[in-house]
Amino acid sequence: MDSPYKDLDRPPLSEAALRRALLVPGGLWRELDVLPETGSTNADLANRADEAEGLVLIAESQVAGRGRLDRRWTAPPRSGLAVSMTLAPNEVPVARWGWLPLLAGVAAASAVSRVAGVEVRLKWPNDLLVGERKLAGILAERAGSSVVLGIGLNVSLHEEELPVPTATSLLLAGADSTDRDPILRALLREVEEWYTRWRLAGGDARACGLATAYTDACATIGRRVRVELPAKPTLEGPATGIDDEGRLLVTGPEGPVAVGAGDVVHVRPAG
Ligand SMILES: Nc1ncnc2c1ncn2[C@@H]1O[C@H](COP(=O)(O)OP(=O)(O)OP(=O)(O)O)[C@@H](O)[C@H]1O
Ligand SMILES: O=C(O)CCCC[C@@H]1SC[C@@H]2NC(=O)N[C@@H]21
Repeated sequence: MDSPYKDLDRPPLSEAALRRALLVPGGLWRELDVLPETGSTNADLANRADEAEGLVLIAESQVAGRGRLDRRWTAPPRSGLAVSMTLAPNEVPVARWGWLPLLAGVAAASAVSRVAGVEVRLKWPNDLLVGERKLAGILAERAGSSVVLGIGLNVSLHEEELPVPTATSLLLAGADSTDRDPILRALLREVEEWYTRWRLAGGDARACGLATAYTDACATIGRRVRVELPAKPTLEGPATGIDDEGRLLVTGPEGPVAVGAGDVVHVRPAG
């Protein structure tokens, strides 16, 4: 093996076992593939957005993984989870689809806490944090009549492998286990559960309990934040909650402002 990390023999995901566990009759997920390498699982599924929902694509390695606003997402092969899925909640008003990345955050936080024993906080709109460091990121992209929901989670990265010093991994956070199969199973089950509840409620996050679950896990709400917006003055003030469309409510000098995930360049704690 040519890997510079010879002591880090990372086992592959078990595609067959994941399929057996997750592709169940009547369930949301209907196809699941694990690729040894691809550019970006979100980009791959965007090309299949007109198929029925419930596709899951996982990559052991991404060479052009992307984050919000075309930022890069990088991680050594098999060191984490890079998973995308297609969802098409057609009877939910599109304005409410802004809750989908937040739903994924709640699902991922719950899976990580249950399976790996690591407590995480959510940073609106798309990060899972351990302390102030980023454990995972979520990217929701519209494609045709679907949303491609992508999650990147750092599992067994060592300090010297972190792509940025502000990142962390389950290993570094002292996880009970860094076995990726059970984490992925729990994650996809939690997404399915929350998605089904939210959808049955017509996308009303308050009615289905999603808004409460999100608020409970969110480190942004209740803090003073500085929100950088493209081509607009930076907004600073207390973040007071999330609106019906999944936007962050920030009380600025001129009153409350709702900011959408697609609009913000950075959200930082303000002094
Ligand atoms: N595996 C990884 N783990 C953690 N962070 C990563 C990883 N790969 C890339 N990144 C970083 O994540 C960032 C993308 O996430 P995002 O768009 O949320 O930006 P951010 O810098 O976290 O936002 P903010 O400035 O609001 O905190 C990129 O800037 C990139 O440097
Ligand atoms: O933090 C972010 O800005 C979001 C990062 C999202 C990364 C995941 S990895 C699986 C999926 N495929 C991608 O190219 N991006 C997402």
